[in-house]
Amino acid sequence: MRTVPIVLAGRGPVGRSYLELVAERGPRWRAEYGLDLRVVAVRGRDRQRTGEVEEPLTDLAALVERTGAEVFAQAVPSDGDPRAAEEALTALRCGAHLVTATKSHLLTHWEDLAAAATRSAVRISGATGAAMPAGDLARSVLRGFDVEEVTGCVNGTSTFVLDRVAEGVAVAEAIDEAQRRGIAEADPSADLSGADAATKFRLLAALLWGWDPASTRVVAEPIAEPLSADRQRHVAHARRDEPGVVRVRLQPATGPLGELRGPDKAVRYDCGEAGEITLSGGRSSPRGAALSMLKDTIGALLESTTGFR
Ligand SMILES: NC(=O)C1=CN([C@@H]2O[C@H](COP(=O)(O)OP(=O)(O)OC[C@H]3O[C@@H](n4cnc5c(N)ncnc54)[C@H](OP(=O)(O)O)[C@@H]3O)[C@@H](O)[C@H]2O)C=CC1
Ligand SMILES: N[C@@H](CC=O)C(=O)O
Repeated sequence: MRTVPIVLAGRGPVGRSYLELVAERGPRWRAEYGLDLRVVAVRGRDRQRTGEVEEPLTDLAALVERTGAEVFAQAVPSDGDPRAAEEALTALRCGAHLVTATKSHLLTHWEDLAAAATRSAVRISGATGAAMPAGDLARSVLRGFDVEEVTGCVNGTSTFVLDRVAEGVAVAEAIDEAQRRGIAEADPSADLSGADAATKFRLLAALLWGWDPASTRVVAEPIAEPLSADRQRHVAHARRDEPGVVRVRLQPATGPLGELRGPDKAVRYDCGEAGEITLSGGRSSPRGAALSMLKDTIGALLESTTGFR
């Protein structure tokens, strides 16, 4: 049995779900994977808990060294606070795997994180679509298929809101409902502007084609009133032959994307000669994101790869 010390940053809904899942499913993972996952420290904004001790935050590098942490699991706000990038880089430089649901530092520090991950893996599935493993497909499964285009609905809120609007519900009421169900963010502006979908596609394009998310341009049509009474989808696109551009636009809800129900999501990879490969499901929720982080934790420990891919 391999005991795996983990330092967790963030004790919001996703971080708390990560802790609950380790407690609930730990025995199964010990039996199935020979991994005994132990969260040895949980860090918040100013304070941390190590075992029974609640104390002010200490230096992360020293904490990783003292606890022997093999994984740094990160579920802190995607608000651009530089600490998310600093801590992720510190953990990687200490040789810990980075598993993150936080998106903002992936957009700004992709190249730095890749350079720091010389001994360990960076796993970002939770940031690319909560419980939908679109990042795993992009990272490794489709390698060699030479994906030409990727298209999808990767924001559960927008699909949910657009369907409710087509049923005659006002946009504000549909957003409230999405928030009550834990799909929409507390500030839903990125869900509706297309920024969240574009973020996920910038990350998928980085995994697929090596684009730097920091220099990927976004062209997004927002969900804003007046909206068509017909059912629509907020669809993101990126193409290999249009490097560095991600587009998000409103389209009629037809085909497999039309059948989708928020908070489920779907991504279609056009793999040329290998055909179209579509992944759907994997709903947006804190527990979905935490499950994804745990899948990534187990994957990083069992696969011996380094870096993003
Ligand atoms: N909710 C979802 O369905 C999904 C969320 N995500 C992403 O997961 C991340 C976590 O989301 P969520 O759980 O909702 O939590 P929040 O984004 O609301 O984060 C709250 C927690 O983060 C802590 N915190 C704040 N700043 C820092 C910091 N700089 N370093 C360490 N901890 C900090 C807070 O500490 P304290 O307790 O001390 O205040 C609090 O525990 C976000 O980046 C989100 O975008 C990704 C996919 C899906
Ligand atoms: N608000 C997001 C949650 C996950 O990223 C969504 O609606 O998909």
